Amino acid sequence: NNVAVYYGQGYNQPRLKHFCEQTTSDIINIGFINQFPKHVGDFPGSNFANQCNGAFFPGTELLSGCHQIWQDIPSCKAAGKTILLSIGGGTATAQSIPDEATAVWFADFLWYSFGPYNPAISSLGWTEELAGLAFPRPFLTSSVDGFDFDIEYNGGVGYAAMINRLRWHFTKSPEQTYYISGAPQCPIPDAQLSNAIANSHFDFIWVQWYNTGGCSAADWVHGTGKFNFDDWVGVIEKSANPNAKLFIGLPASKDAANAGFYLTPKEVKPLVKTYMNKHPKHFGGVMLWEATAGDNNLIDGSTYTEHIKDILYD
Ligand SMILES: CNC(=O)NC(=N)Nc1ccccc1
Repeated sequence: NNVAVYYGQGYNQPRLKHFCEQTTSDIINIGFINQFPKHVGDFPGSNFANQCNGAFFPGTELLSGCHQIWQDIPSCKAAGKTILLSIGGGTATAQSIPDEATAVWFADFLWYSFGPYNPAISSLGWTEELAGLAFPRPFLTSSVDGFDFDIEYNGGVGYAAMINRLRWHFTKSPEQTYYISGAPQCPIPDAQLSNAIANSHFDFIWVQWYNTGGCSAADWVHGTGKFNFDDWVGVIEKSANPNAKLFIGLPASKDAANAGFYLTPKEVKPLVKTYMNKHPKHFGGVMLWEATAGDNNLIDGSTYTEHIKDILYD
């Protein structure tokens, strides 16, 4: 069982390698690509809070000075971590995929800019003269192991096409396994990602079992509503990848989510044990929002993230 954490939006967050030096997290979602291309040829935009130097590729909102992330990804991979780039996030309120051509363009952009570095296609020193001729490399020679879809607004059309295009790129790169993941809200069907989950292959689905009352992990603990892990297993079994792993998404500290959704490790343990044992085939582990909040949430001398890891391994 794995611990997946989001990284990139933490308050005063340390650099990525701080988390890669810890054994606690196995999958790290770097967020976010929070501006989407408006048409073919248009660049997406990114935000990684304090991690980059504020420079953008000329004429774009895509950060070009994320040297710590570039430097840290190789050591994260050497430590056995899976590094995914997360698309969307809570601030992407105005983002959408206008049509299939843009979905394919967006997938190609992400693959050539953040996937395996190919100097024939992408330029480390990208400038505007290269627009339309080469892709930029925001993390320079470093690459990610796949893409996470944290689509919280304007979902539906386009995401299945984007993910299927990424999957096509994955098949052309057998040198390693690449992954697709998603972070739907707990109500079924998820307003933004249900179409993509039904029509394109996800490896991991970490449901945000927080911030939405009625189906949350806190509902299970408090005996309210209906925590719907069982129903999400049903969604996955009917999806394009019936073998996708299902993670329980949780806030990593009190102020990492809306009021009332944070659970202490003592409250989490019976929930995780129940569903780990009830669905051994589908249970993938726990996702935490987010890495720095968990790191700063010290309980009996251990971080929240360590407590969650211990619960999975006890
Ligand atoms: C996977 N994405 C998230 O978990 N986003 C998220 N937690 N956004 C947020 C919403 C309300 C308060 C704090 C964070």
